[in-house]
Order: sequence, then structure tokens, then C-alpha cells
Amino acid sequence: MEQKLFDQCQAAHISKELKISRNQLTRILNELFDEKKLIKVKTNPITYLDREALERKYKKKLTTDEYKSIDALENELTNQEQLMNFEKLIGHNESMYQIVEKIKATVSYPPIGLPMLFYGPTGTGKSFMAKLTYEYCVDTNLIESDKSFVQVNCSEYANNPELLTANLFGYKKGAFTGADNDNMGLLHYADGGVLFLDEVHCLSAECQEKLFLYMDQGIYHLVGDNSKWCKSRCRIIFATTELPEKALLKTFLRRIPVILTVPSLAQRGQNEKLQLMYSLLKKEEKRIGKKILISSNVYELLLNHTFVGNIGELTNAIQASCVSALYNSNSDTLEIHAYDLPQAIKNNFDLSNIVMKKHKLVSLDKLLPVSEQGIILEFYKELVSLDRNQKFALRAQSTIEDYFEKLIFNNHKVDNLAYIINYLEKIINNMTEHYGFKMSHNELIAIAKYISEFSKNTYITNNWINENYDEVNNFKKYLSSDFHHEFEIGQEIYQHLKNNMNQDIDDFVGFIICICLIKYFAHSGDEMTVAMIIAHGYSTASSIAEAANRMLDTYIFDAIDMPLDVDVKTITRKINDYLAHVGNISNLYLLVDMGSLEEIYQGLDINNVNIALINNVNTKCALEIGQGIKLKKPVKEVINSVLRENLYRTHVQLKKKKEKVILCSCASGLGTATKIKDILLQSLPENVKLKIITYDYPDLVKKDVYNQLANEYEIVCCIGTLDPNIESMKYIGIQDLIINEGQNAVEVYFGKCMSKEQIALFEKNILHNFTLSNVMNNITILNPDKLLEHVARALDQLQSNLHKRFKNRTSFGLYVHVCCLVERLVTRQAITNFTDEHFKEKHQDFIDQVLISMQEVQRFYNVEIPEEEIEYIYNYIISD
Ligand SMILES: Nc1ncnc2c1ncn2[C@@H]1O[C@H](COP(=O)(O)OP(=O)(O)OP(=O)(O)O)[C@@H](O)[C@H]1O
Repeated sequence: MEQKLFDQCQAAHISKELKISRNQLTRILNELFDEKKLIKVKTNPITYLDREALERKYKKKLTTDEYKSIDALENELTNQEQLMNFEKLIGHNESMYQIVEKIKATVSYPPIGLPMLFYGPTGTGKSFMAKLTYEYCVDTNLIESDKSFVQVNCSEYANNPELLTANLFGYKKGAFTGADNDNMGLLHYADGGVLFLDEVHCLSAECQEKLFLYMDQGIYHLVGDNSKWCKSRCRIIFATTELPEKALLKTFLRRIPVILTVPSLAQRGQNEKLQLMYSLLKKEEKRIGKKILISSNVYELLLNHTFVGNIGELTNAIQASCVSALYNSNSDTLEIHAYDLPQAIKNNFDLSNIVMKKHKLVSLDKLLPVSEQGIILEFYKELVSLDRNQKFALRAQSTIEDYFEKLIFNNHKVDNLAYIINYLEKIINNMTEHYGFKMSHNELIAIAKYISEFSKNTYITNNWINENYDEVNNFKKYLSSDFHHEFEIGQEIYQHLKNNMNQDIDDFVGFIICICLIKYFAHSGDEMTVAMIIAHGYSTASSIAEAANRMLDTYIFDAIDMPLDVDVKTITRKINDYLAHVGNISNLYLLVDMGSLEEIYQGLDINNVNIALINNVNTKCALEIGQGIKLKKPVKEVINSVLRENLYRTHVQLKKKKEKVILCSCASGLGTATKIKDILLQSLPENVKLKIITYDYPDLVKKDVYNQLANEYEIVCCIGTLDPNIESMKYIGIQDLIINEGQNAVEVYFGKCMSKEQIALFEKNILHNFTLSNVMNNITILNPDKLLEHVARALDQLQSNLHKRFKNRTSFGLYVHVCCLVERLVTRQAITNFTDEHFKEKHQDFIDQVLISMQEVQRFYNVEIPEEEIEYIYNYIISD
């Protein structure tokens, strides 16, 4: 749609054309609108369009009478999905994901968000993100839709800082030469909305100081009138290309709790660059109104050029190329050739080489990544609609092969392919060992390629999966019942990938791996045998199943691990759930560790199945049964052989190997414990087989819970922010790691499970990773420097109120604890139980002193510290 046409549909133009007054025209337009003959587009001024003409032209019924913008209307007419606020930011679900999450948290901070600063090189999208932040606030009702987004580029005032101050705060008539009228200033206009100060490093020190008061209290004076306070409250966003610590006053920077570093274009990876190229070219196509064809050489040159000016420069390069191509174009299409590119890009390449190279012209739809979406959806549709009969496996495999072939022949560079192959290879090799199958290297590469291509399309495929939920779910049920071993392995690989690869993948990854595996497993028609090991304990059943499967060199046993105190009914229910999910079976072997066999048998929800129940399972017995199943012996024969074998045994004892674990537990909540776990994981040397598990502090202090854990695992030590004081448990406080006092404990506790070299490396990593600022950076979304500063002041005051000096280690522990506490309060996750019910009566004076010391923290972060939390602080201090 052309802008010019729209201008003709606005009141000024129509009244001129029809030669009637504006008032009269407005009345007529409103009447036509009320009669639903016209629709309104809320452009400035408003555009009126003929509903029927539009509906006829686009063969589509309009869903509403008013549209926010021409784009919104056009999106509806052309069936395009309308993107909301941050969805417009390319990379919002990839490289920019964390940033977007932090922005959302920061602007939602009550009552009016926190000031934040975007720091990053030129052209990386800082201004764009500021605008999207405003849109997000409007869309989520954080601000009203009639409030403004006010943008100021401070560099424009670099030579006249006084003028910036005057424009920002407003001025009284006569305040300086040229102030001919009163001016309310931009802070006034931004009231209730968003103020965006770009290139804030150009703000004079004086102006920064003036802003302090406004940021703290929302009040300011107009220039030239110090007698009256003006009020305004807005969300403030700053942006700068300069290192904030160098470019801004320290006192100013301290008032900005959230600083977000925006990555350069080069740091975002090829996928996102492609998405940007595609979206920018699409925009030009729409603007020019001609279909764009792009030479493969241009595509390659753009993809390989390093844009120092980032997305801004890429945008300019694409626009300049389109202008140059338009100059040479005399048809309905616009062909962009290498010679249309800006000189700076051409200079970097040997153009003669490129001109000589064979090139083809491709339409934008052939460009990655969007063009892939169609193929991948077709592929998914084909898979789920295959007939589910005996030929299914063959057909599904050939569908997958076809698709893989397309991918292999597609020569687009994929930057993370090597990484994915490497990773996949590791997982698959591991599985091979466990389940006894070998996957060809080619197939592995194809799966890796599929996963890496896939990451560009998750948005579309996930949507499609949601829309076709029932169909996809039926497909999943079918795979899990008819190919349940392959399905389980596929799920295991999928979960590994999902948890460990920094990219979003969907359920089809698991399904496709399952189908690829079908050929590695024998299928004997309808004669399906299921063998399950069911045992009490966290991993008893799975360890026996794993050992037996490995020794038998194939997948025979499934496992159900049961908590120790579970009753027979629950076991039976679990087995029934599992069987319902597996589907048609002929033989069922249940190997259990204890419990009444009859009771389990009677509770089973199956018909016409040979069932064998074997009590007192152990690895040897599982092996014997597995051997029989592998040789397809009849059920009776298998059982007899076990019984026979067992006559010779007088004592069978299962050796249970406990897994070594580090326990992570924080008084400040499970979330913190998980974050500390992450830092620990980064610190552990590669080959150390130590699991890290997190546990809620209040649970852990319960004796039974600890005993149960100790029964299951060999607990090397517990690392946390508050000692649970369990006699037989070794404990290292995180504060000791930070102040480097825990090293001795590391040597003593970890000596048994690490070599000397590994301990040395672990200690080195700890020294590096457990700095106060790294720990804080990892565990809080708030600006850690600012938070620490507030907390340090509060703790100083607390010490002087209590007439006490905390030891260094207590101070550090408290820093971490109180910072976590503030974050928990901000995110509404405060502790709600006292450990000592009488704490309040006994320690009212302490409670008062803490509240007095924390006054500033409470005010600044707008939180209230509950007394239950004060008890935790008390516990810290008494152990000082
Ligand atoms: N992630 C993105 N997705 C889509 N378009 C983007 C993205 N990031 C930036 N852009 C576009 O790139 C151009 C440059 O972005 P913008 O002006 O916001 O960068 P900037 O960091 O503010 O630059 P400067 O520091 O030079 O002011 C804009 O046209 C913007 O719309």
C-alpha cells in the first residue's frame, strides 16, 4: 500500500477536494464510521478507509473498526502475523533473549521500573530496543497508551549543554537569551511514559547532577524558577557507546541499577545476520513495491562482511544497494548485483573473482531462514500423516532421508554445525555403550544439520505443533507404543540436547531420532516383550537396567525407581501408567526388589498378556532373564532357567554403588542454590565424575531428609550460604570460597574423588569463579555493584547499631545472603516460616535494629523485610 494514497484519505485532503468545511466533514466521517462503512486507522492525522472496497480488494472480512497503524491493517489483510513489541527484535529468542528478559523485569519493577542503561557499539539496536520497551510497557498496561515515548539525543547538544538542560527540565520565559516563552520541558512530556536519553555520555556533569534528584524523587525546578517544584514520573532509559564507568559520573552511574551490554552484530552469529538481511530486504521490497531478486554473490558478500557499524550499517548497505539497483531497473523486479553494493563492502573483496564466479539470482523467499520454514512444516506434516501400518517405519525413514538430503545439499553455512556434531557424537556414543547400537556418521551429520537448521525455525514449528496438538500427540503416542525402546532413547537424547545446547528445539527432534533408530532394533511383529525393573531407591532400578542392557548389548529393560516408603498400590499404578503408554504387548516381565507379588499382579490393568513376576531382582537375575528375552525363548522357559540357576545360589546380594555428589543448599532459596550449582559446574575439571544436586535449606535441616539422601548418595560435602549444621555432613560456606578460606576444606573433602592435578585446577577455577562480583553477577538480576553498595552501607550501620564488628567471613556471607534476600523480596519469594516460633518475642530489639539499618535498602528497592527473614540474618550473626 502506498503512503501517498493514505494521505488522500485524511480529513484535510478530503475537505479540500469536496470543498466542505472540516467540521462538517468530521461529522459525516463519524456518521459513516458509526454505520460501519468506514474504518479508522489511528495515524496522525487519522486515516479513513472504505471498508467494503478494502474487503472486496483483499477478499477478506475485516475483524475490527479501528487499527493502530497502517502496518497493523496491512498485516491483517495479507494474513501476516502481527508481531508484538519485542517479537520485532530479531534475536529476541536467541542472542537477545537474556537482555529482553532483564528489560521486562526492570520496567515491571514497582512502582515505575528502574532506570536502565544500554551499553553497546553504534548501530546495535539500542534506540530500537528503547522504543520496543515503550511498546512493551503499553501492551502490558504498565503505562497508559496516551503516555509518550520521549527521545533525546544528547550528542546533538554537545556544544550547548545549557540548552539540553533547559529543554530537558523546561524553562521560564526570560530565563536566558532566546527564552521567549515558558517551556514545560521534556520531563513534563514524558510524565507517565518513557524518557530515552541516547548518547548519554554527552550529558554534562551539571546536567547529570540535576537528574539525580529527579531520578531519586521525581521532582525538579524549571530553569529560571527555583521557587517551585515540578513533578513528573517516567521510566528512564539511557544509552551509550562509551564505557559507562569512564563516561559517566560515578554518582550518576550508581543511580542506574541495571546496565545491559548489547552485543555487536558479529557476536550474534550467522543465523541472526541472515534473519536481519532477510527482514531488511523484505522491508525494501514492500517499500519499493517490486519483487527483489538477489544475486548469490551479494548474499555471500553481505554474509561475510564485518559491519563495524553493526545493524545500522547493514541497513544502510541494503538500502544503498536497493537504490543503486532501482536506478538500473526497468521491470517489475529489482535485481541486486554485486556491483550495487556500497564501495566499502566491494573494497574488501576481490570483485573480479566474484564476477567470474557463476551466480544465480534468487528471490527473497529462497533465502534462509524463512524459506526453510515451509520445507520443515511440510516435512512434519508428512511424517504425522503417514499410515500407521507395518510399512510405517520404512516410509517414515524415507521421508526423513528425503528431508535430510535436501539439507545436505543446501550449502548455506551453519556456524554451530561442528559444535552440534561434536556434541551429538558424544551423546550418541554414550547411548551406543548403554543400548548397543551403532549409528552411521552420515546419519549423525544429517541429524546435526537438521538440529542446527531447525533452531532458526523454532518459532514457526512450535506454533504449528501447538495448533496441531492432538495430531502431534497421537503421533507421539503411536511412536511410544509401537517403537517404545527407540522412543525412550530418542527422548533421552532429546532431553540431553534440550538441556545442554544453547538453542531451542522441539519435540520432533526426539521423534526423528526415534525413527532413525528403528532400524537398529529388532521388531518381531506383534510379539512385543516388555521387561521392567522396579526397585526402591533413587537409582537402584535404573542402575540394574543400565548394567544389564549394557552387558546384553541391546535395550531390554526399562526401569522404575521408587521412593523408599512407597506402597504396593502406588507401584501398581505406576506400572499401569507405563503400560498404558507402551501399548500392545505380548509378554511382560516384571522384576521387583520386594513387596507382595500377588498384590501387584492383581492390580495390573492388562489382558491377554503373558506375565512373569520375579521378586528380589538383582543384576545377575536380570541378565539371565534378559538373555532369554534376547533369544526369544518362551516366558515359562525363561523363568524356569532363573529358578534353576537360583537353586545353586545361597546368597545373592546386590552391591549398591553410591554416586558421589556435592549438595548445594542456600538459605536464600532453591533458585540461588541452582545458580551456585552453575558456578560450581563451571569450576569442576572436565573429567571429574561428581554430580551436583540442589536442596531446599529448610528441607535439608530435617534429619530424615538428610539421612535419606545420605543413604542414596555419597555426599562429598555441602556448599551453601548457611550451614545446615548436620553433624555428619561436611560443609563449605560460599563466603569461604569467596574470601579464599575454603581452599583447605576443598583439598581435604575432595581429595578422595579428584587427582592432585584436578584439585589444583578446581581450586584455580574456584579462585577465578567465586569472586564476590562474579557470584553476585550470577545470582541477581539487579545491578550487583549497586546492590552490594546498598547492602554494605546497611550492614555497616547494623554493626554500629549492634556495637559489634562481624568477622570478615560473616560479612561476606551476609553480603551474599542479604543481596539474595533483596532479590527474593523484589521477586516476591520471601521466606515465610520461622524456625523458632518464639523468635519475635525473644529478639524484638534485634528485629528493630535490622529494620533501622535496612531502611535505605527497603526504600530504594520498595520492599519490606519480613521478620521471618530477619531470623535468618540473626542465625548468621550468632554463628559469627
Ligand atoms: N535486533 C534487531 N532486529 C531488527 N532490526 C534491528 C535490530 N537491531 C537494530 N535494528 C535496526 O537497526 C538500525 C540501527 O539500530 P539503532 O539505531 O537502534 O542502533 P543504536 O545502537 O541506537 O545506534 P547508535 O548508537 O548509532 O544510535 C535501526 O534501523 C533498527 O531498527
